[in-house]
Amino acid sequence: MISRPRVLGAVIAGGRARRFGSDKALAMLAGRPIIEHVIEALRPQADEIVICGRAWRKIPAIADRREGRIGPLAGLEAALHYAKTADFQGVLSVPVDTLPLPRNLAAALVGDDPAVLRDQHLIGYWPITCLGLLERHIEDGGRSLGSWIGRAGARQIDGAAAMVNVNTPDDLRTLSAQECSSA
Ligand SMILES: Nc1nc2c(ncn2[C@@H]2O[C@H](COP(=O)(O)OP(=O)(O)OP(=O)(O)O)[C@@H](O)[C@H]2O)c(=O)[nH]1
Repeated sequence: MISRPRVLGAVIAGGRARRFGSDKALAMLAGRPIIEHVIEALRPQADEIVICGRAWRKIPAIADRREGRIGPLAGLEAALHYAKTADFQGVLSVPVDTLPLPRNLAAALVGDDPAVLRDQHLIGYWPITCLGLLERHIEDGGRSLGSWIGRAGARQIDGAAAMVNVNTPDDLRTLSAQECSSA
């Protein structure tokens, strides 16, 4: 029998949203905050879900473990740390601001080795064995996702073509138009 790893779903949701200009997790898409869409899409893929960098309703909130502006890697580090202490085999990470999530996400990403979506490097699977390397990477000054996936040797797979990063209000309009045309 093939056993599936126990997967922690982590919504990476800290940061300052300077380009958006307000709390983008709460930006409305089809009548609901985008964080709700992300959680709903992640739920079937994960044994438990946490939010890294903010609180949202009753979902466990995980704080970044470092002072200063580390960026998304600090959220991933916190998720991996939680996953290790709570006996998960790995973390499926997704940003709070990128939709729509592919339906077959877990099947595509979850495995024995790190893997990310090409062009959406915060959407990835990280076995907990990556934690030590990520801590060293951050301590060495690594901040970009590109340098991290290179160091971790993450496999890159296709699947992000239709996704929109909501960095600005215009991006949200693009995503809303896409949602309407696919409804
Ligand atoms: N936990 C955590 N998440 C972060 C941090 N910085 C950014 N994020 C998340 O990482 C993803 C990508 O963030 P960015 O778009 O690069 O940064 P942002 O702060 O959201 O937006 P800008 O201020 O406009 O750059 C988003 O889902 C953010 O919520 C951080 O320091 N900690």
